[in-house]
Amino acid sequence: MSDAAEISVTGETSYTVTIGRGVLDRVPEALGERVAKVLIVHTPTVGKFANDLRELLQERYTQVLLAEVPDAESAKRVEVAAFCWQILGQSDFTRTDAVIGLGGGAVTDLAGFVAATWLRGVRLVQIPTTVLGMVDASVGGKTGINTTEGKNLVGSFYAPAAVICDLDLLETLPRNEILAGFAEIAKCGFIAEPEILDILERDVDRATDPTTPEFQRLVELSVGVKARVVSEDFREGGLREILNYGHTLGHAIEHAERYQWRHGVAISIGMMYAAELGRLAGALSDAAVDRHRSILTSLTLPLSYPAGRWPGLLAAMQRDKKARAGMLRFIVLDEIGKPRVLAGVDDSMLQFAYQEIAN
Ligand SMILES: NC(=O)c1ccc[n+]([C@@H]2O[C@H](COP(=O)([O-])OP(=O)(O)OC[C@H]3O[C@@H](n4cnc5c(N)ncnc54)[C@H](O)[C@@H]3O)[C@@H](O)[C@H]2O)c1
Ligand SMILES: O=C(O)C(=O)C[C@@H](O)[C@H](O)[C@H](O)COP(=O)(O)O
Ligand SMILES: [Zn+2]
Repeated sequence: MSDAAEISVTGETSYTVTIGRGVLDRVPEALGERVAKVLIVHTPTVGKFANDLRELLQERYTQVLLAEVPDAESAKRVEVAAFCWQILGQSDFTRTDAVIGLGGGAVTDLAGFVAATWLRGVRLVQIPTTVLGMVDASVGGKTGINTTEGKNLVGSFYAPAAVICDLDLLETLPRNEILAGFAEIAKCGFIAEPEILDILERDVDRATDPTTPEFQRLVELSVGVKARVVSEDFREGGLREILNYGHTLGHAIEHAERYQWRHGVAISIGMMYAAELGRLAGALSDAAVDRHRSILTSLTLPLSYPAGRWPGLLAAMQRDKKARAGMLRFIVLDEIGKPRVLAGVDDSMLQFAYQEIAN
């Protein structure tokens, strides 16, 4: 616990992201003095952690309730948010009470949305239990749910009071989930932090083993990227869009797969597409595109998607939040660490880039 790192996020509100082992005893401090009741939103997969946390908190608070929600993307539905609102209502949660999101990114997105909307905002503490949740979803205050039409179409910007990343919670996380989370770590490397790529290239097995110092370093570097960006542009007026690298196509794939695919897996294909688009747009070198390919392959993440799915993907991308007045906008790289917006590309170039990744 002595080697826990603390990364500050500033902006409209300030808070700390703690990254370490055995750091859950910091949760009461994160909840603060005024809180009386706490709702822990979690999935069945982390039920044991939820019970342990309830035990830890029970002595200090009037009421500590658990809301067990469906797994993965099935949690990010309005019916599930309504289930949580019902518990808060029936237990008379007031503005000085709190919500904890304990789980993967799907849970922290849902819990954040519930906290943002209950009484127009109650205290929120995020305790991510996946790699992806730690390095990305729990930080930065994007909360939300999916709709039939698209990914994250309903939500709000709502900052947590604290984020606590206890690496010990990753002990039970399946290997494929660890690797899916590495898509967002690689993303941070591609857009802003070349040291991440160097660590991955040096020894991918050590880098992806949650017990190694390399792993902790990667979590810290990735949270550092996210914290810097959202501190400058919380509401995505500009700079924050770089965090969407690979997401324009990635979200369309998640939609096409009816939200049954892991987010990181879809984003891996999306980044490969964005890299090809960056090359076609004239700036990204062949070597940088190859670096995408080799790093994502070393993480056993996919790089391609069926050729025949293009028309459906193009239609789904129209609902991307970066689109403006019917015009798609993509994040591409001019070189590693130099992202920019690419807008006004004609459909033939978009399709041509897709052919480069189609199978
Ligand atoms: N708000 C943001 O800024 C942001 C950023 C990135 C991603 N996201 C969202 O995050 C979601 C993806 O998050 P994810 O990859 O964590 O997926 P997830 O939340 O679906 O979790 C993946 C799987 O791991 C299980 N799990 C979680 N912790 C576990 C543990 N410790 N041990 C065993 N199993 C565990 C879950 O039950 C689930 O089955 C997507 O909905 C994505 O849109 C949001
Ligand atoms: O925090 C951000 O901003 C991001 O874009 C991070 C993404 O990794 C994340 O998947 C986010 O939820 C996507 O947001 P959306 O606005 O495209 O739905
Ligand atoms: Zn993402």
